[in-house]
Formats: sequence, structure tokens, C-alpha cells
Amino acid sequence: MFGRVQQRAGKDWLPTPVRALAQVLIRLKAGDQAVAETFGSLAWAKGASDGERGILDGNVEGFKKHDQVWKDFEIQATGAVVYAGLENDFSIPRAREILCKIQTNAFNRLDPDAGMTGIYLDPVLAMANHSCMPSAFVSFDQRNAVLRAWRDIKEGDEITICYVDVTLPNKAARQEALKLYHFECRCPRCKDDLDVYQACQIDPALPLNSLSIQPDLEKLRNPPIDRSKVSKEQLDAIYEAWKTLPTTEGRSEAEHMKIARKRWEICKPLVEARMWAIEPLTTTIMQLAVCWQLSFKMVVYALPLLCFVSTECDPFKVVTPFLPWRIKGIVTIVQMLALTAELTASGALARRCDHEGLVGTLATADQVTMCEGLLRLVMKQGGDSNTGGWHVLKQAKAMLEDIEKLPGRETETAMLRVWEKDPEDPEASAFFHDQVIKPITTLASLAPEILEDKLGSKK
Ligand SMILES: C[S@@+](CC[C@H](N)C(=O)[O-])C[C@H]1O[C@@H](n2cnc3c(N)ncnc32)[C@H](O)[C@@H]1O
Repeated sequence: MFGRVQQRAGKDWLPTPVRALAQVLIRLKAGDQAVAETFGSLAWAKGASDGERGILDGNVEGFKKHDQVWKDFEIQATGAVVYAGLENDFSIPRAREILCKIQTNAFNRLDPDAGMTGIYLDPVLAMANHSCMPSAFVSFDQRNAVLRAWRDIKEGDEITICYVDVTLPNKAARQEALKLYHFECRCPRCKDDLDVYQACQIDPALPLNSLSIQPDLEKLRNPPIDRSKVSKEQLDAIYEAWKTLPTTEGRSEAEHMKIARKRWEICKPLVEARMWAIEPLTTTIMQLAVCWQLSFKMVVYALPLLCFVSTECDPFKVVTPFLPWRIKGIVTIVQMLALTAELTASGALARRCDHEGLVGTLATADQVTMCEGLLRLVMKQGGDSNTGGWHVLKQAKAMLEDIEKLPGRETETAMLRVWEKDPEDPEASAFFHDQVIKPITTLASLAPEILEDKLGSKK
């Protein structure tokens, strides 16, 4: 098939849906029973009106209403049939219906590391309906999909998942992303158009954060924000204005800073309302942190920003602490702490950073214990959601093993091991709080001032 594409189109690749459709057709022709039960029998796919239609729903009537999409599907169906050499086996309209089934039921394999990396279809997982406040989520571990509870699920409760990026900023953005599923979401978040703070407050997963990098449940229940400073209309206007600015990908640090200052200016009302978890403010901060991580001059400043995003933004946006995004955020903090620990030990920290509060906090914190505590948290949160292949967890495990080999840390390691076994143990819990959570919270608290200093109008 790829040989034909190369010959006819001079390309060595095919769009993902075309490849997926071709795979279904080839399997059908080869007599694969499971594929026939899922997508429709061979007779049906050939055009017979009395053939079995398969268990998957394709929303064909819904797709037909979108002229352009319907035409694109025809081109894609033709491409799959022709390039697979199956012109004499399948009718294009039926191939197009199978494509509708694929589009309706396949997961975009959205990877926290690599972004979009193809699609995944499993007929059982495909039965889960959507909610923007789901009870479960699917994450990918190499070629496996893992369905995991987002919160406690009682027997008889519906298992729902979020079909789109759960961190999309508002109802309009989620509805747009859901367009091709042909339904209007009526979940509690959409019904009352709740923002992330309001949605977090009513999310049954909120208490799970007692074992997280943001264990202050009171803060999650009553966030210290001032909603009166920014209206709903303003929120939308900020998001729209932000989108008109150039993106920061692939830019030099100087160019990124220029754009970040404009973004900061646009986000001012959100900053004043301390609504850090509302987009586009979180992304502004996170992208700046990523830029600073690669900068010789600013690398130390990336640390408080990352702590800030992990404690003041992510828990509101993604309420469940063991979602890959949140775990990855913690591992990134550990990587940064490994660097600042080295700078602190060699005495180079003060030369690389002129922020007294930041230098002082790092000088008094036991950064290795912070790393070890965070890594044990990651292993606890991430360990059983995963079949073992996610490289972020492998990395965390390797870092933890390295720390365990360091001499003279027996007391700290012993205490953290007690915590890992029983986070409620009073002594171990107090140790974890003092040595890990407290310094992270202090580092995070420096971020607003650093951001204003580097991005504010006086610059
Ligand atoms: C992957 S399928 C889910 C399984 C489907 N309900 C079934 O019985 O085959 C996706 C389709 O289910 C329907 N659906 C999913 N979530 C929904 C929701 N929250 N409200 C209404 N319809 C929904 C939509 O038609 C959507 O295109």
C-alpha cells in the first residue's frame, strides 16, 4: 500500500484516518470476525443492504450536515480503498461510513510528552460517553491504553471520560473541540458554564489532593481569588486578544520575553484577580518556565514558576492528582531541583541568581530530600496507573535509585519510606510537610513577584 502511495503521489506517508480505514478494510477482507462485529460485516461493507452494521455508532447523519467534512471523508475513503488496492471489494459510501465510525469512536492518542501521536480504537473503551467532569480518564502507555478512575466510582455509576483536552479554557472551546461528536454537552460544568475554580470546588476528586503537591484542600475549596475584578466577557476578550499574539515556539529567549511581556499585559486583570489557573495565564507562565529552563541566565528562576504552576494552577485545572500532566510537572520540578542543588553545593547559586528570597529559600532547604519526597509521591501516584513503560516514570525511578545511593541520608530516606507506606503516620507526615511541601510552597510564593519583575510595565 505504501509502495502505491509512493508511486502515485510521490509521498511516503498517508493521513492517520486513511491508514486506519485501510487497516479495517484489509482485516475485513481477510475475514477478521472481531473487526466485522465492530465495524460491520464484509457483506455490509461491500454494499449489501441486509448485512450486519457492527456495534459502533458512526453519527453518519451528523457528519453529512458538515459539507466540507463529508467531502473530505469521501476523499479519504477513496484514498484508502484505492491505495489498499480494494476498488473491487468495497463500496466508497460504506468505506466512508466506516470512517465515520472511526472518527466517532477512536481516541486521539494525545501524549503528554509527544503531543498527538495517532489514534487508538477499542470497541469496549468506545462505549464510554463524554463529560467535561469525567469519572475516569484514559492515558496511553506506549501501545496500551489504560482506563483509570478520576475519582471514586460507585457500582452503577456511569463511567464517563473527557473526549477533548480537559484543560481547554472555556465552554466555547470545549464545544468547538467536541463539534464532530454531534452532541451538546450537558455536564454540570457546561450547564452552568463553570470556570476551573468553580468546577474544582464541586469535583468529587478534590479530596484526593490530600496526597498531592497541593494538599491544602481548604485552598481548593475556597480559592483566594477575587472574581469581582474580572467579568466573564473580559475573560473571553483576554483569551481572544492573547490568541492574536505570535506563538513562542522556536523563538529565541529575547523574542520570547518580548511576547511574554505583551501576554502579561493582556492577562493583567487575571493577575489582579489572582486567577492564575484561568487560561491564557497558566500557559503564559508555563511557556516562560520552559523557556527559562533552557537559559543560562534565567534557569534558576524557572524553578519557582514550575512550583507555582504545579501548586496554584494544575490542581484547579486537572483536579485528579495522578493525571500524567500533573505527574510530569512534579518530575520537571525534581529535575530543576537537581540542578539548583548542585549550584547551591558548589556556591555558584548566588552568582547565577540575584533574587535574595530565591537564593535564601534554596540555601535553607534540603533539596535532595525535596527531590526524594517528590519522587516517592510520583511513584505512589503514577505507579499503578501505568503498565510500566511511561518514560517519565522510568526516569523518576532511576532518579530515586540514584538518590538512595547517596551516603549519609539514611534518616531522611527512612522517614520518607515510612511516609510512602503510610502517609497518615503523624511523624512521617509532619516530616514530609516540613521538608517537601513547605519549601515547594515557599518557592511557588515567589513566582508572582518574579513574573511582575521580569514582565511588568517597569521593564
Ligand atoms: C464513542 S461514542 C460513545 C458510545 C455511544 N454512546 C454508543 O452507545 O455507541 C461517541 C458518541 O456517543 C454520543 N455521546 C457521547 N457522550 C455524550 C454525551 N455526554 N451526551 C450526548 N451524547 C453523547 C455522541 O453521539 C458521540 O458521538
